Amino acid sequence: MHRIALSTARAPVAAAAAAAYYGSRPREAACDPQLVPHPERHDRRGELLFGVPKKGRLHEKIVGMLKGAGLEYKREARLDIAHCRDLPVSLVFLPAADIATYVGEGDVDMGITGEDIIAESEVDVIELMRLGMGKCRLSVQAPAGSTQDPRQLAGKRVVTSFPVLTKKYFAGLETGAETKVKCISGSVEASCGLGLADGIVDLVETGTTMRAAGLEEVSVIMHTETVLIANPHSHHKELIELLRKRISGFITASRYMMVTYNVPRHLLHVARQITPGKKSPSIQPLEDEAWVAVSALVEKSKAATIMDSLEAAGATDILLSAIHSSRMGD
Ligand SMILES: Nc1ncnc2c1ncn2[C@@H]1O[C@H](COP(=O)(O)OP(=O)(O)OP(=O)(O)O)[C@@H](O)[C@H]1O
Ligand SMILES: O=P(O)(O)OC[C@H]1O[C@H](OP(=O)(O)OP(=O)(O)O)[C@H](O)[C@@H]1O
Ligand SMILES: [Mg+2]
Repeated sequence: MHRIALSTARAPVAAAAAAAYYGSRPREAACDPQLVPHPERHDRRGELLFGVPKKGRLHEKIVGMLKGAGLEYKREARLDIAHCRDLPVSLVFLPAADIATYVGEGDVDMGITGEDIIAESEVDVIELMRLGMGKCRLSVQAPAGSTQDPRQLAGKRVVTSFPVLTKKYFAGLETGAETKVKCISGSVEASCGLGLADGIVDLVETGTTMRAAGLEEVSVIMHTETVLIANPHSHHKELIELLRKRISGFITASRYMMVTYNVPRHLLHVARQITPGKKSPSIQPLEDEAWVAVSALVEKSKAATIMDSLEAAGATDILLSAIHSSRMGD
């Protein structure tokens, strides 16, 4: 049983959120400095609501990302709302499949979910940023060897968790009978083997689940990735932009590392080509005028190769450090 209530009016939502958070605990709990960082703001109404997948493969990654972006919060066991310490933001933990609807039609100001879910929910949300995770495709699948063309499934039984997209897709292929689209909530791949479907529409990343169920990909309906979205009617435009920048800063930081090294001045032109940096490398003179110290951002995935190249080019004291966050511009 989850104690969160979201209604269509903004103030009652915040009130419900606060009620859910503080529950029936004594009033003193609301003054716990751990939970209420702004003693002057006992009244937490009007906070930005941020929808976060409550479980599934996105949950852990997103929670890590939000912490990396400096959103500090304490979530009570079994409670689906958590207030942030240093910002007027409340995280609401919701099923990934419902977040687009809450952001598009409810009072949730921002959220994180898949583009597949946004398309399926048919809602109007602002896509602020791709998050580089949850990359997969929504595909038509059928028992291996049975179907070469998706038109062969038109008019037949198709099982999916994406009924809106599936109906739309097959409507464009039908020449006679309407495709019988049935919606189930998970393990969709089992439905052909269990006699419920002639074909399915589900997500494919590596293809392992599909092949294990004896299926093959017939066609791709869409490619999808996890995105940061906002409610177009939110009153929290500035806070939304602040959160977008923080998350973007964390994502950029997690893609880059900082390499520092010393190099003889006469070899600097070679080293600069190896580490051009994002804008340009920082170069500082050393006591020994024949040498300079250089620091530059490098992509994490190329860092080891870059260090090899620097050493081969005559650099010494090469150090690689992690970056925890950044504000680098988009
Ligand atoms: N195998 C996958 N690879 C990459 N992204 C995926 C994969 N499966 C799902 N996603 C993305 O994550 C979103 C949420 O799916 P996920 O499976 O994490 O949630 P769930 O189905 O609610 O949880 P669970 O499957 O644990 O019950 C999907 O809409 C899609 O955008
Ligand atoms: O191509 P793959 O790498 O095998 O990934 C695809 C599978 O991942 C998702 O399932 P999930 O694990 O979320 O289970 P569910 O079907 O119960 O949601 C998706 O629904 C596919 O079944
Ligand atoms: Mg799933």
